[in-house]
Amino acid sequence: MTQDIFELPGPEANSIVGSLLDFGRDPLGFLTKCAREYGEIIPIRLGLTPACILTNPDYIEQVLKDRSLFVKSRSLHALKTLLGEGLLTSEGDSWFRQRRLIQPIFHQKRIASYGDIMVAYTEQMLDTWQDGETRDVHRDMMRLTLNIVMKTIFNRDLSEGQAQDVAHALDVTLDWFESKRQQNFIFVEWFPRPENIRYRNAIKQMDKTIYEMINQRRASGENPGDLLSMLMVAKDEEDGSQMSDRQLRDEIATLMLAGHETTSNTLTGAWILLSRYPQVRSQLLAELQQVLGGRSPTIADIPNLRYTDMVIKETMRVFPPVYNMARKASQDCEIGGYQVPQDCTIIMSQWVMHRNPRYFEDPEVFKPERWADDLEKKLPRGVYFPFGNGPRICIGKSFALMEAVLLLATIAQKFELNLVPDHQIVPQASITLRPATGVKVTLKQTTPLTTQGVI
Ligand code: HEM
Repeated sequence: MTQDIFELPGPEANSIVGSLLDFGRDPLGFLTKCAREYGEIIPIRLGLTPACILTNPDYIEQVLKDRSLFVKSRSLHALKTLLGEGLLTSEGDSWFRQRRLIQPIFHQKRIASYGDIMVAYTEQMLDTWQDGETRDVHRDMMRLTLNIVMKTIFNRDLSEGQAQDVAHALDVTLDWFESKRQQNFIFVEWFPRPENIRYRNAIKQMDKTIYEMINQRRASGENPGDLLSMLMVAKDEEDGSQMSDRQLRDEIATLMLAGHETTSNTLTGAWILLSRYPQVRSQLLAELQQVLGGRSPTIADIPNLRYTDMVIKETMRVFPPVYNMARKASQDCEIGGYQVPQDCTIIMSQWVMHRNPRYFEDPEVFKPERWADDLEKKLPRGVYFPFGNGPRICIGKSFALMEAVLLLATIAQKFELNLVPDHQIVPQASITLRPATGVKVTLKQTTPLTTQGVI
């Protein structure tokens, strides 16, 4: 007979709200403590919802692979008010059809042409940076990745009115989600509170702008090679159907949201860690000097920027932009031989797994070289999964990795970023893991390089 997970040891919980408040107050601390003190499946209760935390990679892999038995959970459903039936939030046949339509667009070869846009926008940003000044690099990275996403999706610059409308709506919605998360999603969005009204108005404005852009594109018949055009012409290989305007809107909103904050948090994390580990920074610079010698990187350089890639991998281990994922059991089932009831929320945390000393020696230490010799392939699946795994793995993984490597290489060649000593960096585990009050750095222009070497 299999054992019920609720007979296993877990944290003490309030009789009414369970662990909801502890989890909501400090998600990272709560998850870490549970993983340290209990077993491989930890039963908890979140309000009335039964839940469990998985810390065994095989169990995580089992859940991520089976999209029919384990569906997206309640917290993600809150995102539906913004993203509708886009890839991140949809399920079942409608998700499958959309994934089949969109997958080819994110193929490495198709997104390669965006490499030049990424580098050009980064260089534009660097033209405004001054030696010796202090900046909030988190703000800069958010703006830069948003700019890149706007250009690659709509072929629009953030300085243009329409792009600004959409960017503003995204800002409002991210704030709204953070306030809902702090209230444990107890208040529904139609309740006439000021932040709810602001949120609904922001979505209305965003929808109006996205539909306008779709209509303009249809009327002009242009195809500038951006994601909007690719989504508009994508045809289902089985039935030849195309996306409706509503589907286009949902996918565009999804790509904008999923496609910029995560990458910007990765880069901000890298700047924090490079400033704390100067010897890693020196090694990174040595590689950039050897491979690029002062010129701008292109996608052809990426295979040679191996240490840069390891810096990004290690940053996503230490600061996983998505620190936690959840699924819901669609029926009674078994995980690792334990009984899990229908509707149980299943929590799998990158933050916890990426810092597990069983798989990573000195897990708190930033050590990019640990990724040499194909560590990623040698690790059991379910240990390192910054992009998720299984059929619902991040569709933008190649896009994000290409962007992170190119942006890091472009910026690190020109500036050294040093953390301002008295500025506290407070991690905020919101939808993504990000710094709550920005990251202040002082800029130091690096010695210019030439293709022949150091001047
Ligand atoms: C460092 C950057 C990124 C990280 C860490 C990241 C992480 C993730 C993770 C963990 C998931 C799986 C969520 C789940 O299964 O519940 C996911 C899904 C997704 N991501 Fe990303 N992502 C990144 C960048 C991007 C970019 C650049 C795009 C698009 C341009 C994107 C678009 C998506 C979409 C559409 C999904 C839903 C896929 C599906 O369910 O079929 N992401 N991402």
